[in-house]
Amino acid sequence: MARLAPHAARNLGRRLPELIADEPDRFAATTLRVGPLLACFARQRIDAPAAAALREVARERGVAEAIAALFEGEPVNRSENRPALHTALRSDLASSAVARAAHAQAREARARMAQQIDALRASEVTDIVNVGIGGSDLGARLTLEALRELDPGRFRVHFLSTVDGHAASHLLRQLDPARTAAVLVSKSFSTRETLLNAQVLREWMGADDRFHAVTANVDRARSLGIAAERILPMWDWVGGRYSLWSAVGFSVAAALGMEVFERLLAGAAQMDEHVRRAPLEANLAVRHALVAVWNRNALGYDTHAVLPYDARLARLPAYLQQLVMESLGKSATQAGAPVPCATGPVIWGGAGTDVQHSFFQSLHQGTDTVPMDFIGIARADHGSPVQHRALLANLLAQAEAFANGAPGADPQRAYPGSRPSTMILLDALTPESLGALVALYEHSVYVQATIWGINPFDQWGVELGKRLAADLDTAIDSPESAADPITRALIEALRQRARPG
Ligand SMILES: O=P(O)(O)OC[C@H]1O[C@H](O)[C@H](O)[C@@H](O)[C@@H]1O
Repeated sequence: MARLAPHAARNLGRRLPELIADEPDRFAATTLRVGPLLACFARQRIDAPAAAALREVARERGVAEAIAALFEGEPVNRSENRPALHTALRSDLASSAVARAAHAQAREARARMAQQIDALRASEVTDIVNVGIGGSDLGARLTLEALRELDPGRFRVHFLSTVDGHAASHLLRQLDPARTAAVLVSKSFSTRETLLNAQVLREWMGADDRFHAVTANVDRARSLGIAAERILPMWDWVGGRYSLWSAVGFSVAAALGMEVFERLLAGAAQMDEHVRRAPLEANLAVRHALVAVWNRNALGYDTHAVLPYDARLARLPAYLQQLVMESLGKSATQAGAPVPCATGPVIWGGAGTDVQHSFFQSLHQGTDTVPMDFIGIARADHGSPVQHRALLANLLAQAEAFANGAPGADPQRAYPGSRPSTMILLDALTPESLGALVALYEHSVYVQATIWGINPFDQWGVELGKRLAADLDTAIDSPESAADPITRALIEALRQRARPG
């Protein structure tokens, strides 16, 4: 990354509007379109020589070869010695036997999922509860919220993720046990939150025959009494946070129909095809990733805001928090050495225009620069053109204000500008464009990980907390068994305060 330093100094030494003015065809040179999605990087603080240097980094780090290895099912998840074949869930682009077998398994699982959904439709079930957390929750939630205009209303879908009993009791108060089905989604089938919530639902429903499961641990699901014909597979070659495209999308397919689900997959497949075939310089995922690497390593920005200007995408920042931060929150390389530079940034954000009235002040005038991804939708799905025009005007105004700033004699009223952003525009929010957008981020994460030499498909960092929670579950009733003195004292404090009156 050291070679980026002179480029960074040059770009930081200039205001963003000057940089843009210097390159008359900057919009065309920095904008790429893939199917229903257009991304414009003109407002990043990267001049043409810096962009060329970044492409050189990508070449040296073997990005093109790594993309081929991903699609062909090579064991790119080295700490677990597995491939990461989420692309095989939606695309048939690979020629290796392992990728083709994965694709065939995915198709077969979708056919079984369609049958189970048909049976549910023919039943008296009105409500479906998706029980799962992390990758077994966020993707389906995001998709159902994003595509809610397409929901014919046959089922109400609910999500139960946290182990907090308030969530379960609040939800169950609204439901009829005789008309509710549960889909237990857990790749491992050992996630405590999901198993406890499943138990709560089981006791409340009093029957097993409306329990479905999606898991890679079929034996465990069977041992908990779920019938084999209602268990859909996951595989160790799909990471939880990359699994929306599998039967983990059960509740999406149930609510919106298989046809919509297939369209979501087709949108992702279109992005796959582009990423697999486009040369580095015209590859949207590579460009998105190189901008992220530039902002993180060359310019030193340590957070990144995701700002969808569409209420239906309000959950996108939360979805990307898991995708990006679980994948890129690593400080050791795949070879076990310390990573010599900063890796994934903190991802945060929220939907416009609400965010303009909360944290945008800090983005405009705060001491930290936060690079941003704005996401706008050209065509709305409501009947109020006035509102949509106002929404788009706000989106454009904010991106312009961040880039150009405005001078002021009074420093308190001056806008520094030069705050970088990428503008991603979808033609409309459709299953295809959503699929393409999510796949773009997946591939960008993979390319970033390749450049940093880290594994984006494991998450060892979350294990320690899980182990400790299991131990402390007992210690809460017998504090003397807690090894850590502060934890012991906190348990005492909790016990004292938990006494009624
Ligand atoms: O699907 P499960 O095995 O229940 O896992 C659910 C979640 O558990 C952990 O927290 C992992 O960090 C996540 O990546 C995963 O998505």
